[in-house]
Amino acid sequence: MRLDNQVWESRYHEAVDRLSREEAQWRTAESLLRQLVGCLGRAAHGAHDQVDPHIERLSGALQGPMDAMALEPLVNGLTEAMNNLGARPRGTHAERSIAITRVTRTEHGSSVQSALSRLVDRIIVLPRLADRANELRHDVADAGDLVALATCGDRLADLINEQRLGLQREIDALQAVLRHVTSRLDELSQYMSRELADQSTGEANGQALDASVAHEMRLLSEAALEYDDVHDLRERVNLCLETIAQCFSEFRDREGTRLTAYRDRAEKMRQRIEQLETERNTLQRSLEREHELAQTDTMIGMPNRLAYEKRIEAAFESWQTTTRPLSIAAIDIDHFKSINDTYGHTAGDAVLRIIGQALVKHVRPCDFVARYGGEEFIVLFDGADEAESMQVCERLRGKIQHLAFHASRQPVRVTASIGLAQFQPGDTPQTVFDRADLALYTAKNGGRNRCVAG
Ligand SMILES: Nc1nc2c(ncn2[C@@H]2O[C@H](COP(=O)(O)OP(=O)(O)OP(=O)(O)O)[C@@H](O)[C@H]2O)c(=O)[nH]1
Repeated sequence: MRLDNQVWESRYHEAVDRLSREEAQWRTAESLLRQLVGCLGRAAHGAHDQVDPHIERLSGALQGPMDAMALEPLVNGLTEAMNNLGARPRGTHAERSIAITRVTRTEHGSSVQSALSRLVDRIIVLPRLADRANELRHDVADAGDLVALATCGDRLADLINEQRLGLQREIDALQAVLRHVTSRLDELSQYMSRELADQSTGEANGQALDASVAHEMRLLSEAALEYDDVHDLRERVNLCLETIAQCFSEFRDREGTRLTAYRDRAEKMRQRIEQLETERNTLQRSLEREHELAQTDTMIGMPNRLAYEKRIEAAFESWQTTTRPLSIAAIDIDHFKSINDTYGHTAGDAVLRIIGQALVKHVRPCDFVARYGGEEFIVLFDGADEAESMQVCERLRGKIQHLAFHASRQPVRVTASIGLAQFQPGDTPQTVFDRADLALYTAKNGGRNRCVAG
């Protein structure tokens, strides 16, 4: 029971820690977003007199520690001013502003777009926000001008804000559960103390009975010596026996009352424990489900980057204590943007799903595949050295190349580039990941649809 409770409590602490870590990641994302909005502001500054004051106010506010709620009216003001520009009747002023917006977009817009797109790809949202994040990713890719990008930035800020609130709510809920469990444990410990006290009462009752019986026995043996007359002696003996019987009867009554109260308490406690057990199982199941969802990419239905980070942590720990080789492959679909642009995002999503499934199908059961983000996947080869992993990578590359995609009945060729790196003494998951990423970059620069070891 005690061990169970410890496990239970430590699970909650772990969950609270995890949520705090995720909240910290979100703070980093928020700060990136602030930088991005600053960039966007600088890019758009000078486009229009009516927009400039809003940009200046927002840029000023972004320098300080102002919270997202307080930034909202400033962002809304800017969005409204930008929208008003677009809604103006055609005329020289409107033409100028549209022209400037376009020029600005050409100079800075695409870098803002790709930065925003990378940011959306990097974030791991709560499962219930996944659809919104996905929709936003598509809208960022489709954004035609700075106004549309600014709106996307605004939506991303909302999403981040909601994510942080969501995480805070989860932390609060878990802490409430922890408080609840702790109070139940207190109840149990109070019950144990009462039982111990009750046991002492039982012992005291027994000792009192012993003392009374011993006393009567002593009187009896004295009477046996004192009384010559058998009649008197018999009377004395009878008296002693009655007293002893009386002592036993009182003892039985006291013990009976004590036992009834004890059974009552024990039954109540049994019910409480049963209830606690049911609550524990329900909460544990929902926690496990939440955990599983948090580590699943809902669009593809496979492990996400968070799952990869957990997995690599465990694999790295065991790699440090064994001589088993461990490698990481970073897989990136080639020219995926043009697949989206040509066939649409829904087709792009389908390609991602099919490639994800193909990867899972063609690695060994002991390997681990996750969607790292965007159009990038990652594979952990546990127990395979570079040469063996390279063979699997080549096989995966070939499988992707030969997957039969069609659009408007025309075959669409999809390829992927792969960067591979094996753990070497002194490595950390990050250094190996960086080497795999660099090798992927080399594969892209070398013409794509190839595997490179780093
Ligand atoms: N359909 C769809 N597109 C996505 C998703 N995640 C990221 N993308 C898109 O993937 C594209 C990645 O484009 P880039 O980073 O320019 O890379 P690329 O076009 O694959 O080119 P190379 O990697 O250099 O071969 C962007 O247009 C993203 O919007 C997604 O979940 N679904």
